[in-house]
Amino acid sequence: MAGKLFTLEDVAKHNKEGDLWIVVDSKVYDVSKFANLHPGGVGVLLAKSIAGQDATQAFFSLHRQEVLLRPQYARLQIGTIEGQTEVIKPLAAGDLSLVPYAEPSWLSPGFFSPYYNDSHRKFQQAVRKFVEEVVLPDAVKCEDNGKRISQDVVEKLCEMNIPAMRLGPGKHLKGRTLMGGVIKTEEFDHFHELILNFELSRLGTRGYIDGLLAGQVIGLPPVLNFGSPELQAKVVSEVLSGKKFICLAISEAFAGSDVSGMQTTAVRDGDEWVINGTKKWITNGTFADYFTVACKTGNGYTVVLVPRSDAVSTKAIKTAYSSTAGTAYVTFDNARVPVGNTLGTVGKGMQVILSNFNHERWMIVCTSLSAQRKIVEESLKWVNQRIAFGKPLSSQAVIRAKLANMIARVESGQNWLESITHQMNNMSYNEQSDKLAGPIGLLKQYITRTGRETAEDATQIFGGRGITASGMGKLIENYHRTSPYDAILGGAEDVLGDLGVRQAIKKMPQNARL
Ligand code: HEM
Repeated sequence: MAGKLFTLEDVAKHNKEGDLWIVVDSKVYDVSKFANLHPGGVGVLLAKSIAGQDATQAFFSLHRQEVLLRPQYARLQIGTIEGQTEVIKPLAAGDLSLVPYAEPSWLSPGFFSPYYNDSHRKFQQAVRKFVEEVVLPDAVKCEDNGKRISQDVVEKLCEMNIPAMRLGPGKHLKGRTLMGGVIKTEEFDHFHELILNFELSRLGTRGYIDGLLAGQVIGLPPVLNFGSPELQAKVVSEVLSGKKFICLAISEAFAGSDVSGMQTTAVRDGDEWVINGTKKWITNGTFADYFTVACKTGNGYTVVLVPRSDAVSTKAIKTAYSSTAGTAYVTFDNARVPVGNTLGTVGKGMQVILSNFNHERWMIVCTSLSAQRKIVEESLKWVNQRIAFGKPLSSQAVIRAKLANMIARVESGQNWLESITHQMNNMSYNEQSDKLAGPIGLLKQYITRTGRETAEDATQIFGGRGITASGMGKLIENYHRTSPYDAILGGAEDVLGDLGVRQAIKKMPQNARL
């Protein structure tokens, strides 16, 4: 039926209730029966400028492209207009956007970068296609219904070894096939990891991004870097194959960014630790099987891996983002764990916690910046298509000034992030802990602050649509509501800025004078 050809004159004859056709981008839709079900009402479809007319302009100023791709609406198409071809085509899964600044410059035609090579390009293409085909439908569903990531998606992620790659380069990748073999294990570096984080967080579903096993990205490295070989052999393979879930349990109602204020204790009893206390804001905690727990032990701190048991209970915390993230309040009530589950040296847990923070903060910078870039793309598209006061929004200088700031923020953040990622590629884990804690803290402060400025600007540009969870501005609404998460999780913005400056002061040469 979609192949039937009509003229605009044919369509014009169907312009009344019960016999109503419209044209959108060369396609003819019979909306006679649908009109009464139309979410925007029947009246708008019967307007003289719409009924039996080419309604392309009106349609795209009120609906996202994806509306016409939904099967229930796609089947309203009865043919096409003779001599016309479709102009507004959705991108195929995996395609790059050609909207300026929608992609980082290394993915923009004609631009160059010192950091990325063919391996990164092949990897980026494979990941984008996988994310759009496999992850996106689950993300949209779970963001809405609040349920945890579907197990079949977890299994597909594990088949591609995505959870393993999100831990960065290292021994845990040995013998694994990455993205179906598109790159070799030994090629994998922090830029591949950056790409993975970027691609996963372009979906506009912030709660789901954390639900997408963020707990593992921050909870498993202490096991990998500080756990005994026996513990690693069991836990790492269970988690990276998607059979078990893990989370990081550090923050408490008593201690957020001020980690040293924590009150959870681990007391030695023979060959066991006995753990008591509570943890708050624990991402993926509602469905985790393992908890990487920071405890007070005497005068110091010790990190212990605690499996779920009757002595461990988790309760969902209601937050501003979707409960698909599995944010939990966790209680340990005399939880007994073998001392073999100690991660690192007893009493030296603060080193484990602090060195782990660098990678967590860098990961948040990647995901936050990618989401910020998506908002720039959405805004550029909107100002181009939205007609207000008789002109496209882009013709207003005040709107262009907002966009100038939005573009400058995302581009400066990207360049700083790539420079730091290059350092990570060339430094050992210990060198990174020593040299990059300050710069990563400052970078995270910058990205999350600029992210919230961009959220604010985009909301003004989208107006009422920017505060509505469905329709044209749905990504803006999600980002505006959830961008404060990036500014808090992994260390609050002000604390991280301060950390960066304190690290700089500590490294001042003794002879430095004006
Ligand atoms: C095949 C044709 C059409 C389909 C399948 C369709 C479908 C929809 C859907 C699903 C919505 C809910 C919002 C969303 O998901 O974006 C909506 C809202 C709306 N539609 Fe349509 N529509 C069609 C044509 C039109 C046309 C030609 C107009 C022209 C005036 C129109 C005016 C509206 C309005 C005013 C809203 C409410 C928008 C809002 O709340 O911001 N629709 N339509």
